[in-house]
Amino acid sequence: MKEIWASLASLMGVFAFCQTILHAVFPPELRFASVKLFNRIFNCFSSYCYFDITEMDGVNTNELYNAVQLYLSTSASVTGNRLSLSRALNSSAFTFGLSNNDCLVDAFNGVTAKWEHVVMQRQSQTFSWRPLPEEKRGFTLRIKKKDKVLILDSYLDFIMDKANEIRRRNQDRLLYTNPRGGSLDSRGHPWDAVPFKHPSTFETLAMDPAKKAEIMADLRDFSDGESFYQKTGRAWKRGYLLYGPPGTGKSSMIAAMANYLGYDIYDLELTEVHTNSELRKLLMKTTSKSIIVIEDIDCSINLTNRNKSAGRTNHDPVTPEMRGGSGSVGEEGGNSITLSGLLNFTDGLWSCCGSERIFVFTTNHIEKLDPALLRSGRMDMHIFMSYCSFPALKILLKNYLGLGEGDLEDGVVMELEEVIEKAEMTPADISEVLIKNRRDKRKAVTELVEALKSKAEKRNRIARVSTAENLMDLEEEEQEKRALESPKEGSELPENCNKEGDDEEKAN
Ligand SMILES: Nc1ncnc2c1ncn2[C@@H]1O[C@H](COP(=O)(O)OP(=O)(O)OP(=O)(O)O)[C@@H](O)[C@H]1O
Ligand SMILES: [Mg+2]
Repeated sequence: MKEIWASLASLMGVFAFCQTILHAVFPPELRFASVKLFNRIFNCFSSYCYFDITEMDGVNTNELYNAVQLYLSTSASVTGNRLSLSRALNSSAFTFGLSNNDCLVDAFNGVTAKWEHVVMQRQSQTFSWRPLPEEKRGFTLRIKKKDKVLILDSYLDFIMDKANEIRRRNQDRLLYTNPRGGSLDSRGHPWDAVPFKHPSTFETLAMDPAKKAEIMADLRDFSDGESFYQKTGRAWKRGYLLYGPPGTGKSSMIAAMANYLGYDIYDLELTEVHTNSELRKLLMKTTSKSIIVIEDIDCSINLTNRNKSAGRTNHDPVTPEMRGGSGSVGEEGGNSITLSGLLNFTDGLWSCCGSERIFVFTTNHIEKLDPALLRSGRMDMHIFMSYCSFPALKILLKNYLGLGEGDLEDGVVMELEEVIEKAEMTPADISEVLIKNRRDKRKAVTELVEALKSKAEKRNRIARVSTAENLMDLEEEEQEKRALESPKEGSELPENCNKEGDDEEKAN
């Protein structure tokens, strides 16, 4: 018996030697084929098993491949002697990974895992609706057969979690856009990403502190609420509608939300998307812990079935007819996104493919939106971004000039407090005045008071004119009324005239 084992062991040694030779001498294509063959022969003898994790899974990107790449980039036990170094555009962090066809050994709970990065040239361009990458890439994981259960149960999950954590820690937030509408690039991505470096935070955002605190608490509850959403059977998503005049901080608020929660942003250009199914595909390709934004929603989609919905309340159901094609942009622009498609995007079954997602819509004209879009569950919180209030002004003065309340004379504070509401100036306009004069704080405040006063005066004049116009309108209306009533008087006139005439005749 011992002899049999000895000869088997020596046989395996020979094959292992052959494998090493192959590894060193032959090109990856041939090596891959021969490894396959050897694997088949040795499968019953070998104590190892292998897992191939390819970059592309059919036409889709394999998330596990990306996760493994990122995870291995920070692994301490690097055995490969050649590493690839990369830095994403505008990113502040360097990442290194395995070079083509290099190996790395990792340890997990006392188990050794060997990773190999396999890169091959694509043989010939097979027919495809979209261009495919020139290289086929993948990782091969080698583990002992006895460790299979542990690896499959926990190691891969561990890698996914670790990769997400690394990405969040190392990389800045990502801002995704869909420049090709809903079409995919060569790696199956409809979204292009750039590092997101917007400096807006809730500290810098000028708005009523109580309202700000409420929004922050709502966001925190949402991101910590996995078990709550699970328990209540609700999809783990939340919708915010930001509305208000231009320059009141809607986009700044979205950036502050992303920075606060550490989420990525998907800035969906709806006018570039042509069909509901494209919209659905885009949604499916978003990751969790993200904010999906549609800016100026009233301009992005022509909600033509609003007319039909006129007179409905927020609680009235949307009929199938109203949800149908009549809400499409197609009638005008050859686009067939429908209101129904958009509602499904935010609320349908597809909206739950993934988790921890926030939808944010912005508009300058809330009254133009279909009530179906506004209902709770779709847009859970409606946030009005108003003209600059006094508490918001205090934040701007602190941020731009470093002035606290005690740094200003009482008279100036009173003046500002009195005029700010009447002026109806946006935080964007006020920021402009402060930036322009930021080297001279006194001048900045004086100019701000002047700007606010002149704006308030202008508004006052307009109000007076419109009151005068209204008065004139009222007078005109009165006159018209009298004119309408005058035929009755006129109908009496001929009688009177006749009477007078009669009298005259009588007198004669
Ligand atoms: N509430 C605010 N707090 C701090 N800064 C603000 C605020 N609102 C506007 N700003 C300043 O004004 C600029 C424009 O603001 P932002 O783009 O957020 O406005 P918006 O409401 O999105 O406007 P639009 O409706 O035109 O998209 C920002 O760069 C920011 O510096
Ligand atoms: Mg904006």
